Amino acid sequence: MPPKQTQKLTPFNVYVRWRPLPNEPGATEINKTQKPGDGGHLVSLSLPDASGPSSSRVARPWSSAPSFAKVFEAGDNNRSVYENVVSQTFPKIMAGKTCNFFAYGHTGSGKTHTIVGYDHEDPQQVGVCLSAAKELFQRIEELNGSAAPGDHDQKLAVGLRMYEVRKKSAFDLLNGHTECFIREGQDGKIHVRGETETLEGGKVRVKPILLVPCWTFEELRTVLEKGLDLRATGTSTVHDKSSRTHAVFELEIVNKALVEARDAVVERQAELVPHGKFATDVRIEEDMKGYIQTSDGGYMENPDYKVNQERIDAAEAIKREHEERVELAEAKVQEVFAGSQHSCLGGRFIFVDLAGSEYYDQKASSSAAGSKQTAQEKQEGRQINSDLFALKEVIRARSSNQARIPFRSSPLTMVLREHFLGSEDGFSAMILTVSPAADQYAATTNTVKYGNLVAVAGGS
Ligand SMILES: Nc1ncnc2c1ncn2[C@@H]1O[C@H](COP(=O)(O)OP(=O)(O)OP(=O)(O)O)[C@@H](O)[C@H]1O
Repeated sequence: MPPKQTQKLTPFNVYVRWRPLPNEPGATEINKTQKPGDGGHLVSLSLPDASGPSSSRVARPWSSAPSFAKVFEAGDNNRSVYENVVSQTFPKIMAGKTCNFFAYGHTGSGKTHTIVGYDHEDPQQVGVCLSAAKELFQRIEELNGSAAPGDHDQKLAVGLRMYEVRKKSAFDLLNGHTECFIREGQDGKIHVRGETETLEGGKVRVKPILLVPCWTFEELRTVLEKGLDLRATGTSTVHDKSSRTHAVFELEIVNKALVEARDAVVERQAELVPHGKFATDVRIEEDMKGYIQTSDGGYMENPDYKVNQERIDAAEAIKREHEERVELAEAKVQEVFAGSQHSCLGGRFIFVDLAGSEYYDQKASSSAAGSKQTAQEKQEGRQINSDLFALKEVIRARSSNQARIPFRSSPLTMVLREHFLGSEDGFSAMILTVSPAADQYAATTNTVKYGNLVAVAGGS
């Protein structure tokens, strides 16, 4: 495959994408200009009738810093966005790195159009996620072609995970919209796992978000389309299929050995649970029998019972044995990576179709659904607002190499933590989708201001 033309890859590039002016009677367009400057493009916005200092705060002209990597005009299609933003990151993906892409903008501005697209057949219009999947299959087919015949464990596939983050949970779009809980484990890692399943013998399994390995592009597209049918949608004044959730699409290069090794970790963890619980119960029981409360509220050894340390040690030994099995299973995952003939194994694209940015600044945005919202919608709006704020803070903290990155401040940033950490040598980008309609001026300015803050910190 010929090398693609590349542009400078910086830690976090921010792009602006103008959607076409909606075809509505009387729709007028804002004045927008862009100029190349030192370090990026500068975007200036004003209303056609903005009359200087007397304009209200939200209607005032505004200019960004020269911070944007590129500006896409309304005539630029999804293919052009794909080629300029996503495709150039393939060398990183094929080296096993992670690259993250976010679409940020107000309702109806084109986030879903950009990430997934509404026409999956037309290569010019299909969203960047499916275009990336298509190119991934082309790349891995070349590698699979050179693999030893019969080596099925090493054959590469593209694993798809798809979930939406809503309020404090993630909902698995490839597993019947199952609610998954976002928690930090004792190991400091974030686990996104479903309900607890109790199996035979007291085994307790909590399934992670499902990864569906796909062996052809057509298979992946079918799986993705089924998942899209489950996306929660609400209504808004602008766009009657407004997405009120953050949708995350992950494409990972996997092979059978990796999928099986990860499944084995989940199994071994399930086996550990009853033994861990038994060891704790034994310790508590022995402590309760071995100590008695004194009249002043303290504790003393029970003269009539000697703590059965052997019993405690035996239960702890079985628990330790199962902990070691988990560690061995985890080591096996690392062995699969180390033993793979392909350095691209584990390479990941993460695409995030963020919820509407109108929730980020409802006071200033003329498009916010505001007064028509139910109490539940208002609560969701507050959560979206705090997620988008947290995302900006994480990007800024990361870009300025702060020692403490506030991943824990929202469920969205908790879920994305692994991807941000995994993309240290990768690449991250945000596409700001904006409308040129004059009645969306406040929302558009807010989107570009948000992106400007991210871009200035990110160094695009
Ligand atoms: N750049 C574009 N070119 C052509 N059509 C576009 C473009 N951007 C958006 N549209 C069209 O505008 C409509 C709304 O776009 P889209 O669903 O992507 O918005 P959104 O930002 O995801 O909104 P929401 O947050 O409400 O889900 C769709 O019909 C989409 O096809």
